Amino acid sequence: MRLTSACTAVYGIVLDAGSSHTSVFIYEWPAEKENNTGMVQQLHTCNVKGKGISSYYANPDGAGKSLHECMMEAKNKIPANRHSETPVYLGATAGMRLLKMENEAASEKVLASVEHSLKTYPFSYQGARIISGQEEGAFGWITVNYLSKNLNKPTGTLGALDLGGASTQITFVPQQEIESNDNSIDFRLYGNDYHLYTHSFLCYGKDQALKLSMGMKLESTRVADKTKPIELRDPCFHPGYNFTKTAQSVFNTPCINGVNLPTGIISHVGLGNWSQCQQSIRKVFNITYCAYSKCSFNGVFQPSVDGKFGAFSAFFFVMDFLNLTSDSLDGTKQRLAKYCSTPWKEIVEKYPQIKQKYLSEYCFSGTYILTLLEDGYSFTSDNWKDISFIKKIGDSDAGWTLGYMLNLTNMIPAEAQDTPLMPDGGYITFMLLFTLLILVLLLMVFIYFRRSTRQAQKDII
Ligand SMILES: Nc1ncnc2c1ncn2[C@@H]1O[C@H](COP(=O)(O)OP(=O)(O)O)[C@@H](O)[C@H]1O
Ligand SMILES: [Ca+2]
Repeated sequence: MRLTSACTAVYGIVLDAGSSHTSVFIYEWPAEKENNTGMVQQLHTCNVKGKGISSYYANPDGAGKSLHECMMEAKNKIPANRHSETPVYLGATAGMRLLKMENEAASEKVLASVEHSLKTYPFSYQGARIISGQEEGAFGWITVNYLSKNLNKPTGTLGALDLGGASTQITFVPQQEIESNDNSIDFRLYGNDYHLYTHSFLCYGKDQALKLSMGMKLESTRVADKTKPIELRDPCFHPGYNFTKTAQSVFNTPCINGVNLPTGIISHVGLGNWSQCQQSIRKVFNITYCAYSKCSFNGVFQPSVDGKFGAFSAFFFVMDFLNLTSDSLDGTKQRLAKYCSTPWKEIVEKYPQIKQKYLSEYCFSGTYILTLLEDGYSFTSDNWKDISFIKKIGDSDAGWTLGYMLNLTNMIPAEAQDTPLMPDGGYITFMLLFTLLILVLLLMVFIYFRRSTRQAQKDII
């Protein structure tokens, strides 16, 4: 929905530099009502062509250049007289976190390149940085609750589940105490205090999780003849799927410490067996230790999930493709099992318009989502219905970018708006009567002084 009133609009631009790709979001809101809830709208999005900025580690200049078309689109969408006041922020997520771990100098060059590029446009450049996993989780939570207009009402809030390619976040208001400081975030918004649980699992986005799980399968394969391609028989890929890949393309990530991993060529063969697939995925979650009263996995504290949740980004893309956004947990498992066992040939024929890389991975991704939510976060068949797989709320995408901008532009005040003590009408009447009283008092003082001066003059005469 465009804002059509005559009042001036204000704009803001946020670039979401994700591990797989970059999106540019343009937001718009009316100038006079900056502080009201639910007022900021997403005006436009642009998907940058090519891969995420971290993929330019060997050619940093390319990262900045890749943004050009979308930034020109932003220039055209935003009225020229507003350009110089429009803030531009770039936030990079897990792809850049991983690059920084692997090669800090390269990650700095990539950030310098996007910074240099963003400064060439007529907007007000406000910085390009890697945001923390905590920020990513917390701002995603703010976005979905701002868009659902939950923030200045006494109603419950919506938990946020974000699945990316390289990391995944869970954020919600828990019923029980948060036992670990790393997982706790406090906000005061519109006069209400929020005590949030949040965690971001680096390497547990769906692309990195696939690498983890393939790596584990290969580690258990003993290779006799090193000259032959290694066969990776994978229950998470469709029967009839058979592609050769280089070990380097699969295992070039700091998420895997490749001690026993092979080099050379891998022959990736699909088996299409859902329950074996789930068994193999379970192995990527370490549930053997927990120093708290409760953990999700890898020793991370997590209170019991509580209330309703919005699951967005790849949670939505995958479940929407699989048509599994409104089934029960049992129904979801059954349909997914059937989908995974469908021959690869049939899948390709049925969806000729979908990129084969995405298409080949939906069985793995769907099973990963289910396992993460049920075994990882402890959702059950009873509260499965509390998860809504969503892309947008109203016209705006669910994701961390809107919350990030609302925070940096101070658009959500900590205290509720200054409201008169009485309702509007009463307040005005009160002010009128008060002014009248002051006037009457002034008049009385004036009359008193005139009388007393006259009396004094008479006395002298
Ligand atoms: N249509 C789609 N179908 C399946 N997966 C998709 C689709 N569009 C985007 N994705 C996936 O969503 C994920 C988005 O992650 P991204 O935001 O780039 O990474 P991160 O948040 O970890 O930095 C990637 O795994 C990408 O492949
Ligand atoms: Ca993301």
